[in-house]
Amino acid sequence: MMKLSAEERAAALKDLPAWRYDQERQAIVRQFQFADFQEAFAFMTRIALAAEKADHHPEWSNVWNKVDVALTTHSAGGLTVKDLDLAAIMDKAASA
Ligand SMILES: C[C@H](O)[C@H](O)[C@H]1CNC2=NC(N)=NC(=O)C2=N1
Repeated sequence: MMKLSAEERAAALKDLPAWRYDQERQAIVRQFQFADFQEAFAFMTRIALAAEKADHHPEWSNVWNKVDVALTTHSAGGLTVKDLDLAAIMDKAASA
């Protein structure tokens, strides 16, 4: 899996406006907020299944109705198209 160039990353983030690039973590990050814990955990459950299927897993944490996510490709040491794909899946699942 090829790490994205800075140009590719900037172009991709235009389609993922809720995400920002964290230089230090070499990851895209976003916070999701839900009505309550049940909604937040239901989201995490759906994404866990999709992540396992794609063999690409988020770094994330949950506090009540909030889920903080960082997406990076450990094997590539930075951002790849797999992170962009998972970000789009997460955006869609959160707004469904
Ligand atoms: C063995 C397995 O395919 C790898 O460890 C996968 C699993 N999930 C992964 N997830 C992420 N985010 N980055 C990886 O490099 C990665 N590698």
